[in-house]
Amino acid sequence: MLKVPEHQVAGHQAIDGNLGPLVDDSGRFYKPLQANERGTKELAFYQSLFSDTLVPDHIRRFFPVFYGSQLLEASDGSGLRPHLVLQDLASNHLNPSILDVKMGSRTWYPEASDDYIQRCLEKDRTTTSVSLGFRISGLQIYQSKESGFWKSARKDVLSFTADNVRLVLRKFVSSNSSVGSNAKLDCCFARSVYGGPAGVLEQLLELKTWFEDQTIYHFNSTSLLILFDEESLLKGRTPFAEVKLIDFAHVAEGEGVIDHNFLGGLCSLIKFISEVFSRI
Ligand SMILES: O=P(O)(O)O[C@@H]1[C@@H](OP(=O)(O)O)[C@H](OP(=O)(O)O)[C@H](O)[C@H](OP(=O)(O)O)[C@H]1OP(=O)(O)O
Ligand SMILES: Nc1ncnc2c1ncn2[C@@H]1O[C@H](COP(=O)(O)OP(=O)(O)O)[C@@H](O)[C@H]1O
Repeated sequence: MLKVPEHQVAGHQAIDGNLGPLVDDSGRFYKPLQANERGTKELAFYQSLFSDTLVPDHIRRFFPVFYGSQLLEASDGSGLRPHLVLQDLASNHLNPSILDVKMGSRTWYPEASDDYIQRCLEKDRTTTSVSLGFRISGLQIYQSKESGFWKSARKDVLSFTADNVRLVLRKFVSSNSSVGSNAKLDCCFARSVYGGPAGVLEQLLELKTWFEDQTIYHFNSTSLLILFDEESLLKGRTPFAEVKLIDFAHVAEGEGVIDHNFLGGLCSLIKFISEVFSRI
């Protein structure tokens, strides 16, 4: 049975009669093809990614597995609509903490309409996109059985400053974030979740090496989804921490030029995460 995802942290949501993604119990995530060519562009991207032999296998694992497309009843009641069938990235994790980080200091691209560019420019300027090269688009942080998840309203997330971002990156890996605003965050999961051979930093550095060279795609407005769950971490289950790329409605051809917009944001994010260690 299809249902609204429990762990969606940003984007269009399938609630209140709106069009949004659905999940099933077998670990699949169904994202409706969006209007205005966005949906067809995203479908074309997944088809190219999984057929392009120039994309190394160790890089393909940074993307949700793509199972094709399928006609399904849309969540807004508008009838049958094609959906991308993707791996549900949250399904491997119990109570996952998740960050959606929209990459790049620029989320618009030259072929977009003037109106779209203006809206993006405004959001890029008023969030940390321009100053940091990325912005947090959505998040949930698991606190405890009693307190559940810490989530921030969309408007609050969009008003995060650089200091808020620093705090969120510390909170994300702390076990005492629900204790009270004055308690010093313990960052007790930082070494295993951010550091370590299978940690987030190692994965980001591997992606960075590819981005320093790849000129196939420009990932405009794409997000990095960073997930981990405490139980997998404590029980030594893998993967306990994952870094994935999502949202490809505005990907453009690289035409032989590196994606310096994404790459700059990635370097900046790596620096911000590395700095968590210097404050432990
Ligand atoms: O219109 P909004 O304000 O909901 O903007 C959407 C963005 O929300 P945000 O304001 O950044 O939290 C939204 O961002 P998130 O996915 O929520 O990070 C998308 O960028 C969406 O564009 P598209 O569907 O990917 O083409 C954006 O939709 P469009 O403005 O491109 O229609
Ligand atoms: N494959 C996936 N598995 C699990 N969750 C996903 C997946 N793709 C997206 N999500 C969730 O949905 C949110 C929005 O996804 P996104 O592709 O950016 O949609 P939109 O195009 O509506 O912005 C993400 O922040 C994440 O929480």
